[in-house]
Amino acid sequence: MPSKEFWAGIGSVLAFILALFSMALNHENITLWMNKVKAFLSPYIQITIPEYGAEHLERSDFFVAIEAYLSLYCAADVRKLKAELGSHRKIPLFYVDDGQQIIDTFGGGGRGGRGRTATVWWHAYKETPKGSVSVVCQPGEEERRFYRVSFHRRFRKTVLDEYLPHVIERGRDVIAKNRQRRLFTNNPNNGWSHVAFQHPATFDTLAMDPTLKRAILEDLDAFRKRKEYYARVGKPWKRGYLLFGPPGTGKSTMISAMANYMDYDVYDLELTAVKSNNDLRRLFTKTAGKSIIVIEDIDCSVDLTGKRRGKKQQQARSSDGAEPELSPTMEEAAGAAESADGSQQLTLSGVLNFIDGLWSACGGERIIVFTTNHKDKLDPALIRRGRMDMHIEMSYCTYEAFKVLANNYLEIDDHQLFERFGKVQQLLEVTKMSPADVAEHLMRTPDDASACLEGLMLALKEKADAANR
Ligand SMILES: Nc1ncnc2c1ncn2[C@@H]1O[C@H](COP(=O)(O)OP(=O)(O)OP(=O)(O)O)[C@@H](O)[C@H]1O
Ligand SMILES: [Mg+2]
Repeated sequence: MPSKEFWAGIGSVLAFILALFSMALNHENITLWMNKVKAFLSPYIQITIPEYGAEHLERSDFFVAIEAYLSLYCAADVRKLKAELGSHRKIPLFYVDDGQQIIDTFGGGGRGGRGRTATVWWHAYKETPKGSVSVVCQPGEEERRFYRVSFHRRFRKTVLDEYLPHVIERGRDVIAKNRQRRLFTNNPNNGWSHVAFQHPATFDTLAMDPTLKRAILEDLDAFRKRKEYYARVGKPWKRGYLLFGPPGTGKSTMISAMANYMDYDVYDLELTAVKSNNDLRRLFTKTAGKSIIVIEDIDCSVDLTGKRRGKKQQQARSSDGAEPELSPTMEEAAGAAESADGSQQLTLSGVLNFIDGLWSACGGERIIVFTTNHKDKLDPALIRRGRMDMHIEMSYCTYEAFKVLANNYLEIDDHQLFERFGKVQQLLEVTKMSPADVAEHLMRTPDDASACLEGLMLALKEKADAANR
């Protein structure tokens, strides 16, 4: 006679078989199990990156960075590409099309250059969600696009800790390079308005002392490369430049050349339109990285005691001698002392905090530029090293600067110039003429270089005579 235990054992085996049987009837479970077994046996790891996040509202930064990275570094061997002509662009942008596989390498002899070479396979694909009926079309609801990256599990750490961050960083660089750069100005509602930034100035066309120009370019290059350095020493990734010199010597032109050289946006901050330290802080937190924040004529915006006065009011005062009528905000600002918490009016300390980047927790890579015609009028605290790291003097036109201008405007090289207009050098040395004035003479008759240069010589002689009188 079989024992009780025997019947209990038979029961559990049957239950197990039944469970297996009912599972076998359920197709989805089989697929699930098969995938689990496959994943267990396969040495490869896959990571999928969807185009839209869970809320389907915005394209994921990660996806966009991968798209840009693959388009630049890996598209050469891909046969199917997509092309897009962005606004303000003359050349289309190319992306890897869906359904394509791309092979990339990292480390060793590949990108990244360290350790063993890891090979990764990228696959771009799209899916249409089953049975999704949507009345309102949200972006990404119709078709879902993905990137899937596969790699051997022995490269798990390399790919997660090094390769993917590298893809994101490079991808962001590509995006920054391809984007239409913008010029922002602060509006009365304490926000930023922007237009496309299309200033053509470059360092090549900037007329200034060649040694100083080289030093600035080296400084900008070093700044760009020092992300890790700034993080290590615990400083915000920013650099301040003070541009000083007489009117028309190229300070504003230099800012545009810097923006073009660095591929940065420009935020032109009009301090007289900022009511308080809080507003300044808010404006600053709304700026993005990879940008130049500019305060032109800083001596006319904030005085030593932290009061404010508009340049226009100052100009009005100097031209007619009368005290200009201040607007209520300006009266308030000019009359009030700095409040205890420093938050009521715009004060010097508010501006100092702004430069020091106390609020720059929102990311780095910012350049701050002040311009002034009167460096000596500025509070030393405002321009001390560490705040304004490099003080750049833009001077009256020297012969070296003149050669650049002559090349820009008249396409004449040094030799021809010296042969025929050697006296220009002597005259420039004894007169103070700004590059803007020189440029104005060189633009008068663009088809007749000699007439332009003779006109300039005449103007220089007159200036020299007037100075001797
Ligand atoms: N160093 C320079 N190199 C090339 N062009 C220059 C230079 N300086 C002036 N210019 C020319 O003169 C014009 C005026 O120059 P810019 O506005 O840069 O002078 P600025 O120093 O900013 O003057 P301000 O102090 O009045 O603001 C520019 O549009 C540019 O064409
Ligand atoms: Mg200027």
